[in-house]
Amino acid sequence: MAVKSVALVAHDNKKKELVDWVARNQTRFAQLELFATGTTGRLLAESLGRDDIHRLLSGPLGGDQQIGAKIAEGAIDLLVFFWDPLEPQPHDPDIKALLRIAALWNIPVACNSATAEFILTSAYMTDDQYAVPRPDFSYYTDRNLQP
Ligand SMILES: O=C(CO)COP(=O)(O)O
Repeated sequence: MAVKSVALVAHDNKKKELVDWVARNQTRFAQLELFATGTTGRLLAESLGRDDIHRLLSGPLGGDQQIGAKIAEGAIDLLVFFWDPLEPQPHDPDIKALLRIAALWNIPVACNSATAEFILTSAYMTDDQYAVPRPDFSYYTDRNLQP
């Protein structure tokens, strides 16, 4: 069975909202492999009592880029990223890069709990046969360039 992998990330003012939402949906999340940036992951682990969350570095310390790299490698099926629309972040370029790489690789992205709810309850989430179509970038990688 192909277990789906979800990356969970939240800015400080949105962490409670994310943790509460995940806790409310614990039964669904029990079937999923979880990745998270450092602090979000710590709070989730404490709240859910789960010791199997793949915790990366804290977002501003490179964690957003690590999640982005996992998306590029095909290791993430869904990104839930509650970013804060009311507060500037010191690592804004990393945030943009993460959202860009998710768009590039056709990964579903939820930036608020309403969208996250729609995606989490989608039949695709429990369909072992379904995987998000991975774009073919051969037109780009094989482009004809003269050295
Ligand atoms: O800053 C973040 C996302 O941009 C989240 O990082 P933390 O989960 O480590 O707070």
